[in-house]
Amino acid sequence: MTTPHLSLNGQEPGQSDAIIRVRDLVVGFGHRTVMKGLDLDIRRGEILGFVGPSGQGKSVLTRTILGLVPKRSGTIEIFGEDVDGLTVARRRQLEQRWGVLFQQGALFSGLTVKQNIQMPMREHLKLSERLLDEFARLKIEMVGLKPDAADKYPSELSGGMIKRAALARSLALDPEILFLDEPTSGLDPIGAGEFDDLVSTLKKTLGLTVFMVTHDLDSLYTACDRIAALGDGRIIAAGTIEEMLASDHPWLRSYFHGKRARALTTPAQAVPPGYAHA
Ligand SMILES: Nc1ncnc2c1ncn2[C@@H]1O[C@H](COP(=O)(O)OP(=O)(O)OP(=O)(O)O)[C@@H](O)[C@H]1O
Repeated sequence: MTTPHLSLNGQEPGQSDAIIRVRDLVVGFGHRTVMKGLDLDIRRGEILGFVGPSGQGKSVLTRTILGLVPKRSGTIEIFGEDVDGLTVARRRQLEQRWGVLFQQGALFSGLTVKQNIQMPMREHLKLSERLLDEFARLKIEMVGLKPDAADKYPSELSGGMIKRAALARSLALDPEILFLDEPTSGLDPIGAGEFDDLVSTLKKTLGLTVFMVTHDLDSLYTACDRIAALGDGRIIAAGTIEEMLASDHPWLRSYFHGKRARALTTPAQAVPPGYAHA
């Protein structure tokens, strides 16, 4: 029997291919400290699922990495560069290397799908209208939308189509990292499963690194290579689903072995504590 080792930032000795490295991060609002010295590594080419109780700061961490929320202390390195020392121009270059899918999809309601996808391209690249149309068509195809979705407005789309359109927009600049904030929330289980499959396929075909905030156990089982769990401002554990299942941390036990989790796990997926799949 092997007892899986759960590291606090998922970084094993000798593994250093972290595309994002967060160290001793402190973030707060007024008197409330949300991140209390958090360490986390996101490794190149993985889908890292980020879980934790509501209101613990999963979105805050994402927004802090993206530079949308200021940190009080600690370091954030992206592609090996400390984001604190970046010039405005360098920061802009960095921002082109990631795509973000916020929780509500956040498409501009007054723009068609095509125009939404072209927004980041118009902002960062100088392309002819013909190329803009061609690239938007490619992204629409990439996320599994029909070509006629291009000229539709968000109000004419189903929830699943909105997620796909927003995903297409987050892929507009051919990013290396994708940040997804609860991408399957609001989708029915079949739609959510299809979206997870799409993200896994895109990760493989485009070589993406994906950071996915999620409450969706199905996504953790089927799409994520590793999982990091947040609790009380720190990472309480990071590892594979098998390692999470084997943990005896109270929150992880109730999350991964609770009623909802039991309904989900098939005998092939359920792993008794203390065992890891070979
Ligand atoms: N701009 C802000 N100003 C003040 N407090 C904030 C701000 N943004 C987030 N918070 C607080 O930080 C805490 C963490 O919020 P966050 O949205 O990151 O939680 P979460 O873990 O993503 O929750 P959920 O799973 O419900 O989406 C919450 O208490 C929230 O109210």
